[in-house]
Amino acid sequence: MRPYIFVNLAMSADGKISTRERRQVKISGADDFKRVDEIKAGADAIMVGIGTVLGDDPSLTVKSPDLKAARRARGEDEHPLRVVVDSMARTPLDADILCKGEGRRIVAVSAAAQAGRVEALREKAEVVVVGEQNTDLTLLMHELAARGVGRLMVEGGGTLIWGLFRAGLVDELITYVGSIVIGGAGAPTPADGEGFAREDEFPRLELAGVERVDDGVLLRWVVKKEVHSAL
Ligand SMILES: NC(=O)C1=CN([C@@H]2O[C@H](COP(=O)(O)OP(=O)(O)OC[C@H]3O[C@@H](n4cnc5c(N)ncnc54)[C@H](O)[C@@H]3O)[C@@H](O)[C@H]2O)C=CC1
Ligand SMILES: Nc1nc(O)c(N)c(N[C@@H]2O[C@H](COP(=O)(O)O)[C@@H](O)[C@H]2O)n1
Repeated sequence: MRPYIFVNLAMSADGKISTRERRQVKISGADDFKRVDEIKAGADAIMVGIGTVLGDDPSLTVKSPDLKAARRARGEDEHPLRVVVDSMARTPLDADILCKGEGRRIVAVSAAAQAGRVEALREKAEVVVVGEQNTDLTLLMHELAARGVGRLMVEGGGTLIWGLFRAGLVDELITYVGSIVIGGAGAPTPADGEGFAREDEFPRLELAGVERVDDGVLLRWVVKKEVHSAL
């Protein structure tokens, strides 16, 4: 058992999600940020990697008062369960994701994380130990399902998204392509990590939606489940 996992990200017209210094960039326009808030409010949990926490310090809270009220009316916390994938327990104790807004948090660490750091994090969040050196994403998904997470939204960054694709854990990819060029061979992209080497490893996608939003394009892809052989 695992949640339905959808990735939502914004990239520049040249396929970058932040600058070469991993500095956060506003790629989405007002309408797209509104859309993101809506799908966040409809999720049971929202997840980022530790690189995003250290780089952007996101709160991952629902922003619209109406959407927060609707969640409360459904008997839910104002904000979805917030999850950080953080093998070595590096999440700062004053990170916005731990401190801003009510609701539950999970920090997913590995057995290699320092015990002192794990204990300190337990004051602020539930800590789940999955994996030896790296957080085991498949085990983590089972833990989330066991806690009632049916729909999981993943915001990034590129290393975590790559890890999820490699583990066959992405059901849907929603990409907003904005009208800027960031450039930089080393700037993060939607799926970084080591990358797939062979064509038969590539996840295959079915285009499920194309829409103009702000001055960009919103693309919705559904990940095909069948295994493909090399062309
Ligand atoms: N434009 C957009 O929509 C978004 C952009 N970003 C950007 O992405 C950048 C951060 O991305 P990254 O540095 O790649 O960090 P990341 O947020 O993808 O976190 C990666 C880290 O997760 C940890 N991890 C633990 N287990 C893992 C596993 N099994 N698989 C993969 N990762 C695992 C590792 O410590 C790894 O370094 C920032 O510059 C941020 O601004 C982040 C989110 C959305
Ligand atoms: N959808 C989207 N569009 C952009 O232009 C972005 N820069 C991002 N970044 C993601 O949003 C997070 C910020 O969340 P909070 O506002 O702090 O709740 C950031 O960390 C990225 O994950 N996303």
